[in-house]
Amino acid sequence: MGGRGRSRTQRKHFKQSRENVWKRSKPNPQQHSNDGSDNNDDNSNPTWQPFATNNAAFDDYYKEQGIVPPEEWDKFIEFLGKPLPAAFRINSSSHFCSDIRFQLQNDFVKSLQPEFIGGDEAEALRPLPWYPENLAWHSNFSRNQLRKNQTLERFHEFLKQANEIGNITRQEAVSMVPPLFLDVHTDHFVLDMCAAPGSKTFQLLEIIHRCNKAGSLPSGMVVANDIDVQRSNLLIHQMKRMCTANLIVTNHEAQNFPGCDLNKNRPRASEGAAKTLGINQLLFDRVLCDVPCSGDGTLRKAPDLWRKWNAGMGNGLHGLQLQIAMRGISLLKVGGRMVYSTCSLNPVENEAVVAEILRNCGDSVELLDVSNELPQLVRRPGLNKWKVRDKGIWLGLYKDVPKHRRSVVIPSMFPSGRSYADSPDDSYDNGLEETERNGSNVDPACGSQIASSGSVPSSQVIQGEHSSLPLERCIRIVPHDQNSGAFFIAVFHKRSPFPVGREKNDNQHGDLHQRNCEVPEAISGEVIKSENNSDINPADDTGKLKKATQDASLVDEEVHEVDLMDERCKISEENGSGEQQGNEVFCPEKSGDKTKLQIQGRWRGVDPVILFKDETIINHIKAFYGIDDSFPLYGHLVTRNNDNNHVKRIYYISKSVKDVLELNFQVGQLKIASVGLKMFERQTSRDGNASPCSFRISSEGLPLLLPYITKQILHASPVDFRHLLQYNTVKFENFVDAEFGEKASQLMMGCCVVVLREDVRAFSDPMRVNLSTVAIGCWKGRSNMTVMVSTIDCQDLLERLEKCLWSGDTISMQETDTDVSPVQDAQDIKPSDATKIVVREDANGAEVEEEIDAVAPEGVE
Ligand SMILES: C[S@@+](CC[C@H](N)C(=O)[O-])C[C@H]1O[C@@H](n2cnc3c(N)ncnc32)[C@H](O)[C@@H]1O
Repeated sequence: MGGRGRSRTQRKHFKQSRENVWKRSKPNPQQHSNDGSDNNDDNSNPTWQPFATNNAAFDDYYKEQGIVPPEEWDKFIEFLGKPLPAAFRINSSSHFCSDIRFQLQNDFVKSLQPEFIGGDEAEALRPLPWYPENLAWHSNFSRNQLRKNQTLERFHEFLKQANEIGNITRQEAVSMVPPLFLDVHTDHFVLDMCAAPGSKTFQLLEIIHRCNKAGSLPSGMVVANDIDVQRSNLLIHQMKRMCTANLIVTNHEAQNFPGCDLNKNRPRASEGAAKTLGINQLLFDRVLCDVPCSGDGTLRKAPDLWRKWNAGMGNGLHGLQLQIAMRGISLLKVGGRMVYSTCSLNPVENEAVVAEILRNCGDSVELLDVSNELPQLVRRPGLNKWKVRDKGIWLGLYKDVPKHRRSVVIPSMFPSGRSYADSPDDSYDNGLEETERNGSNVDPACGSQIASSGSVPSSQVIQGEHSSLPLERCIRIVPHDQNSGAFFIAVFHKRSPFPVGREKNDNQHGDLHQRNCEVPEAISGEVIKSENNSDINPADDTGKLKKATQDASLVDEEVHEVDLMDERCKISEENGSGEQQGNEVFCPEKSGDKTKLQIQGRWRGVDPVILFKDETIINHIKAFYGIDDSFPLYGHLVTRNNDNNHVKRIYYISKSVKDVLELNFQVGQLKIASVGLKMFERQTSRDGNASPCSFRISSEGLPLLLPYITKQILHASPVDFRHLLQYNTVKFENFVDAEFGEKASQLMMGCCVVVLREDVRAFSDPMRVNLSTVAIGCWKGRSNMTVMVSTIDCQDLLERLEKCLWSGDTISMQETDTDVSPVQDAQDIKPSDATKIVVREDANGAEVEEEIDAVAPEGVE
């Protein structure tokens, strides 16, 4: 991940994701700038123009929809034209969560204030009042301002470093809201249907891991799914900072996400298997349905969208959004909660989808009133009335839709959802010209006949329908209420099983399978993918999108896997995967037989997930590190390579993930991109001074394993710990505490763990590991000890310990004149400075690539 080998496509993708940058644009007399950003220097160059921050079609559309009361319109538009303030979350699972919050509250809030020149906000930096425990923050400085002087620069550096280390996550404030309404508990199974790049997945995992004890794992888990493989890679990279064993990343079309129902898919195997499996169907306590959308709620951070915006964008996504949401409901346990959210203002993508879900599900699903939850979050109720705009025409009722547009504009887009199929006056397509019927009501953005400003003359007002459903329970967040982006959220509760066959409870709602095939120009920068991962090009391939949307199953109809079994067994035999490797028995139908199934054989290009059961290797690792028997290793280790001799990484999975994988070993439906916590990595040495153990403990896996390690572990005094971080390599004789140096020299060659013993006065006490215990992975060489932590992590740890430990009264760090030169033993395995590229969000939420130094012993990937 993240190496230099990243493809051109991916780099291009990152570049395209960069937002709030100034771009060369063609002068457009119809558009004016309302920028208000601090990039004024560039105005001197007439060829560089700021993004226009208006669009006549946008104004017409949302004025007509009554998205805000008329008296608020100007303020609404004014805020949409302003750059978005930066927001970030402190990662509650971070070692230094409290320190960071303390630093923000007691240092930066005060030191930044004098640098701040008012505006809409009184404070330079403030916690978001609705986010629990002051863990989310809002900063009113733009990136350029942050480079202005030393105080701001210090804050900027703090943000950059904390983000890289994983102590904070930059995330748009409103995007933090949906996971909070999910009411996730630590034992929940959560499905994040459209998860990439993963900011909400990160939040969900934080909640799952809340109140974790050192060395223990929660009983819940998260499945993070996204159709886009590149975006999923970003998610996987981000989640590494979380160090979680409770996550599975999958790549499915969310509308076709498999249900893994053993009874339906493996009826013959289910009886026996059901007894031994933890679960026999993949259902979730919570589902987050943060669907692809037109994204006009992000106009403040992505102003290039102003130019592209048109009403067809929302219409084109409605069908897909509905299918994804319906699939989410069907995968939800009875009693479970689902949040549907978009970063769009458009009622066709929002209330219309919610209304159709309620119509489809009847009494089995309730739209929750969450007005008592997060009371400090300012929100607006959902709309009960809206219209549909197609090709510049306002449509109040489905029966007004011209016949030739009925494959595009579907009944569920309208408030009543009615198709008027039985209505005698279903006769719109009677030869009337659109202009005759609609007068000047033509969208200039569509280039139709009349390029007027487009507002509907009062004499020709099209009457919209009114929904009687309780759509006011939906939440719409608008920018000018709390200086944020816009978002839409609806919270559902599943009261009873989804009635099978109730895709439509009457014919009046039209055929949901008759999908909208008009594809939007831009879908928040996202590419829609088909299941086999080929891009669906919105511009020229409407057929594929139509197919993708048509294939959605609204009830829990499984893809029947049984027929695939024989073929898979064949593939597996050809690949030589199987019992001789000592790994998972993969072909349940033939268990006991020597034929084994490479369970992910059908997912081309995706490595299989193999339960790692090689006792020789596991026992060796256990013995080398003295891993206590109370830590369950057997059954909790997986690899992506079925040849044990070439296994490079071994991942640890929680009991919950294990249950899901075991079910998947039976039904074989999940296309798993990533699973588990990287715990052991194979190491090799060039000079033959190999460690007796071929696997080192990875830094991600160390916190979980730490309380159970009894060998290859030393407790360093603060001064020696600091020297290790400072100099990276320290000779045994140069440790200040000679006893520590002596003990270090007696360790076995290879990976070891050094724990910071904070209290020097309790130096002889038995070590007690808790969540705040600081430990690092090191390499014990012939004559020295080398730290195996990236340079940036070392630096951050040094700075934090400097602040909260060594500068405090408890321990006063004494400088010694001991010669602790950063000399490396040439004979030893040396750390090689490899540069890796990490992707992070910038202050405006855009993804940027940055290079960091990673330190790893040679031969170790
Ligand atoms: C609004 S973004 C999700 C943002 C994400 N929840 C977060 O907080 O970081 C929508 C995502 O849906 C994905 N997507 C688009 N079509 C999809 C489909 N049919 N099935 C699953 N994911 C899809 C896109 O790749 C994109 O990553």
